[in-house]
Amino acid sequence: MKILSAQQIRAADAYTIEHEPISSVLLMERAAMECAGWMVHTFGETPPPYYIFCGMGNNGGDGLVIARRLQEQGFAVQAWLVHTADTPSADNAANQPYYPELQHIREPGEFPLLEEPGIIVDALFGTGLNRPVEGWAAGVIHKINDQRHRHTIVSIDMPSGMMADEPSLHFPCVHARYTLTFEYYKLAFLLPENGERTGKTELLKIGIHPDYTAQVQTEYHLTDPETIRTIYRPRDAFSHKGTYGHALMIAGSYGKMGAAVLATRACLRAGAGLVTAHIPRCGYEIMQTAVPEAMCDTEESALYSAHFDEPFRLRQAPDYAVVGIGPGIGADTATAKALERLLQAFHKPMVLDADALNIIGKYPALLPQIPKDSILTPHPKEFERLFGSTDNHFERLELLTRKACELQLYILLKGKYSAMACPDGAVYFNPTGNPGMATAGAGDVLTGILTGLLSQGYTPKAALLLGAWLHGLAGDLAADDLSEEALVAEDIIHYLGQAYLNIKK
Ligand SMILES: NC(=O)C1=CN([C@@H]2O[C@H](COP(=O)(O)OP(=O)(O)OC[C@H]3O[C@@H](n4cnc5c(N)ncnc54)[C@H](O)[C@@H]3O)[C@@H](O)[C@H]2O)[C@@H](O)CC1
Ligand SMILES: [K+]
Repeated sequence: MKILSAQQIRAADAYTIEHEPISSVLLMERAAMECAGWMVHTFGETPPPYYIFCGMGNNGGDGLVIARRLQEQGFAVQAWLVHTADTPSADNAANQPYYPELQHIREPGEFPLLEEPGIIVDALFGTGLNRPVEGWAAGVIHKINDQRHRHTIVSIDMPSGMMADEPSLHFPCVHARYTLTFEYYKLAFLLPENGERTGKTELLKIGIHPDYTAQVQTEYHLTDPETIRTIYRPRDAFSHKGTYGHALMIAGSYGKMGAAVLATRACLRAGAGLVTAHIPRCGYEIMQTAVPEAMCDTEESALYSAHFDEPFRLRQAPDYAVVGIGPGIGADTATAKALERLLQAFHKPMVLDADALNIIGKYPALLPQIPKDSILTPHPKEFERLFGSTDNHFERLELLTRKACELQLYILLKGKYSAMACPDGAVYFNPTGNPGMATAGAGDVLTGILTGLLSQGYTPKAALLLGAWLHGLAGDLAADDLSEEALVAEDIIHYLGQAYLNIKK
């Protein structure tokens, strides 16, 4: 699903008006009708009163139509026009006569007392916002926010005060419980700095012309079920385990064998044909007992945390279809040297996570040695250690994209919507997953899944998109049965099968 800029959204509206064709006032009617329908469906036939605050632009116009539509259905509605400009937009003005009970706010002192707990509809500003809201209009936003513990705030298209595709963290902005957004997700909603202000996002289709969406170019996408279904490849009936590759999982150290077990198990569950776990000797019994399907390749190291004292074994690495490295390996000098040797010996795309990334953060000269098209999966702190810090999440997204292009790597930055930057500059956001997955070992499972998918011959881009989706979906299915709180990393592996079945539906 494409994510468009505010400017592209305006062009999409204009294209629809011209080519459907439909008048702009009717397009507004359609958008507002979807909102009113969502509210009736969500808040029921006997809801608390609706308090609707409308600005002077088309977002305010939506608010006016919502007010009329809800009132026509017999709901208790009060609506105010907040005079943020001298003149209203044409479609805003056209709708005012159809809602004669409209009240007016021309200064903050006129903000009403909303006695009965109700639903505040925020239709002050939408995608037309082009600077911070200032003066008394900002005061209105603060007054709305002051009410947020007594009333449910629903923002129309965007929380008023937020910019669709630029940083606005320090701008006055409505803190919505729900944001009903039209046709496309806005980039701002997908970045953590705006999460708290956006609330739960609901995407409402308003009938934007499909030809516009098909031809418009954007680097930002949200992965959706249709994309995932086109990536997923069913197994060939005549295949054998060799068809699905032999993966090498380099993971674990004394005290951190759990990371190795989780990554190895997830790699097998994702569908790798064969998996060898490269682990320190101290973990041998643990691995053989916990994951009998995996083979083990151990190091006779005196230093149990070190991985590669014997360059001999590393020479075998090129025989593997893919290498996953990082979970729980530690970042001592011997391990860092071993990683360097691995990068010299293995030239196919690999998966690097956790301590492998921490080592590279310490020795940045290793960065250009990572095989082209490999997948890196840093969490925000690891990302910062690798590439430095930024002032806001838009800048961080730019840095992520630049690094993926410069280094010709796929980089997944973990978060609610993990951002996956590709070497061609495209960025995909993954929508599956839940806060229950903020638990020890969830990242090790992701490393295992991605390694398992690469092993089966998925391209790095396909493995990345499908792997992130499956990981989040398995977590969602697990949380549905077990609760977010009780979810542990092992559950994600356990529900991976159901996640696959869900894709095939
Ligand atoms: N164009 C269309 O056909 C449709 C537009 N729709 C609605 O229209 C919205 C966009 O409407 P507009 O482009 O009229 O813009 P808005 O209603 O978002 O904002 C109104 C106007 O406020 C001014 N403004 C910008 N920043 C300001 C600030 N900080 N302080 C004070 N004034 C400021 C701008 O001149 C802007 O045009 C969308 O978010 C959506 O809600 C929907 O009705 C669907 C159809
Ligand atoms: K709004």
